[in-house]
Amino acid sequence: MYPDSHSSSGATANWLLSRIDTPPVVGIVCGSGLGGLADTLKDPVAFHYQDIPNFPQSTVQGHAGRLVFGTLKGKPCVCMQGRFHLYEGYPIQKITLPMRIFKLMGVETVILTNAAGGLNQDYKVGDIMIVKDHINMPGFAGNNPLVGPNDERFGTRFPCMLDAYDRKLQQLAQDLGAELGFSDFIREGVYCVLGGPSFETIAECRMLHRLGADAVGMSTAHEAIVARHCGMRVFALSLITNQAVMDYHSEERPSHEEVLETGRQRAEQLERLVSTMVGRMEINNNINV
Ligand SMILES: O=P(O)(O)O[C@@H]1C[C@H](O)[C@@H](CO)O1
Ligand code: HPA
Repeated sequence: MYPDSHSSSGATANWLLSRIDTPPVVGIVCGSGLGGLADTLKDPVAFHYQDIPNFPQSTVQGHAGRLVFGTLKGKPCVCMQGRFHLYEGYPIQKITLPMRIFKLMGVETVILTNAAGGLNQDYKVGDIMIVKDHINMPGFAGNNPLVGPNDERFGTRFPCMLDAYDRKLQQLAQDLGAELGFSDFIREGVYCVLGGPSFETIAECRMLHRLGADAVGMSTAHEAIVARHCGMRVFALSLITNQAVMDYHSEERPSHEEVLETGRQRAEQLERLVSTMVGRMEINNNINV
């Protein structure tokens, strides 16, 4: 029932490593409409997901389905231009397999980006939220990517998630956001993942808000759990692409088109923030601050 993740991710990591010159130390995942980040890599070497052994395929508009290697501010990086979601029908272990492939290729730090609906009433469309914590709703029902036999080669059976999102990297993002003049639209908050693909009802948005979530989406937390399980450092950003609707009189309707359009409008700043951060990270898990 559970495929041997170590052998499939190991085979894929080796396949990729034999085709690139420098192993990556930073792994980046591009959220919906944020794939332009991958185009900022220098000296890119790209693989289509369909050509990579054991890799799932991207099925969502705004997720190109390419794995791009290259350098960002001189650091060797790998960038997923397109991620996988529960609602695409993949088992949760398959969705997160790329995290283990990252680990086996030598990645130390993972940067996850996503598009999300804003639950916090102070948030505006276009805000960039530094993820300080998550609420893993599918996990409450037993849909956690670590369900199944634990492979000790990756990590412990019961990993701690109290420091899922690296606090030093959160501070670095705040500092660099201020340096870049982005303070007006940089926020910090809690991301809640749901299974999707339907957007939330008004009652659901109200409930999530009361539970302490600032933004709601359909990804990221699963990847963060698997990345932390195998000891990688995690940093995540949510682009608030739409307001979660909490009022029965509201005429607003979320749509994937709106999500992609907000991505287009804010992509340049988000890319600058990520590339500046990568430039300021040490590859041995220290930060130049
Ligand atoms: O991959 P992310 O989490 O950025 O994608 C979000 C959630 C859905 O896949 C989609 C909804 O518009 O965007
Ligand atoms: O409002 C949303 N809900 C869930 N996922 C999302 N991804 C972008 N916007 C949203």
